[in-house]
Amino acid sequence: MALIKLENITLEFPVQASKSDRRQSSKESHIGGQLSQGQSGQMVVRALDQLSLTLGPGDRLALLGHNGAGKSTLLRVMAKLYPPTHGRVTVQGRVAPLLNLGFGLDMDSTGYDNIFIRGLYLGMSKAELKKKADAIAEFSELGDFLDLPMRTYSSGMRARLAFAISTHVETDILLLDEVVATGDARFLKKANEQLESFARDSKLLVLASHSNKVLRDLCNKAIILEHGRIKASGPIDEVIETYAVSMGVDGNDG
Ligand SMILES: Nc1ncnc2c1ncn2[C@@H]1O[C@H](COP(=O)(O)OP(=O)(O)OP(=O)(O)O)[C@@H](O)[C@H]1O
Repeated sequence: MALIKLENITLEFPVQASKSDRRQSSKESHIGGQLSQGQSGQMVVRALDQLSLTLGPGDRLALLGHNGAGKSTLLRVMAKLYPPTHGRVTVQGRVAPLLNLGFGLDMDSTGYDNIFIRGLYLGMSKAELKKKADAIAEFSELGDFLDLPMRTYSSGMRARLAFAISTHVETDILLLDEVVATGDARFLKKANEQLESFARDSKLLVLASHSNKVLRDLCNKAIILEHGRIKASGPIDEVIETYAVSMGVDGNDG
């Protein structure tokens, strides 16, 4: 079972903002959510604005949109990391969020121990992890580094391990935030293949990326977010084209 249902979701972040004459209204600005004064008088950024969406098995959704449009926030709402200010979130099925690569990893433990720490956090059983630990270790290609504490890793090495763990979990829903773009070229190719095989298993995937190629390879539908609202939705190629036209760029690039 894989289902994500968002009903009329609004999410506001309270922020400290000093008064400024330089400030453009967020409607005029091309980046960010909507900056306004909330009911209590405090400034808020409305990152998601009355957004509704239903996804089921086989849906592989690309999130497109300008910087600060709300893509990462939307993924975090789906992962139930952020409770919405208003609206209802229903998620059925096991979820593997690959949003913040450090999340759920213990920097003082070894890479190998972290396979278990993060695996358990993602809902795998100890027995399942024992069976998969070698495959995860091999996929990461970290070799002897797996016996060293993670704080000694480079960011690309951390990304490899986090990616390897999250994509080996038996999960129904995979939520990805641009992370595929970390790592060297060879790992990227391998990571994409792994994601493609995950997507082929007809699971539910939601992916935010600024790379049209990655989105085309992995997704079958897309939405464009603009200041926290859904501006367009439909089949992936169509929406990428619409987005490219609205941004004044070539949709076949990157
Ligand atoms: N923790 C936070 N506190 C305050 N505001 C936040 C926070 N996280 C996000 N925002 C605001 O919410 C809006 C949406 O941000 P979000 O990170 O979801 O955008 P995005 O579409 O993922 O952007 P990008 O493509 O630049 O990564 C932005 O205006 C941002 O400033």
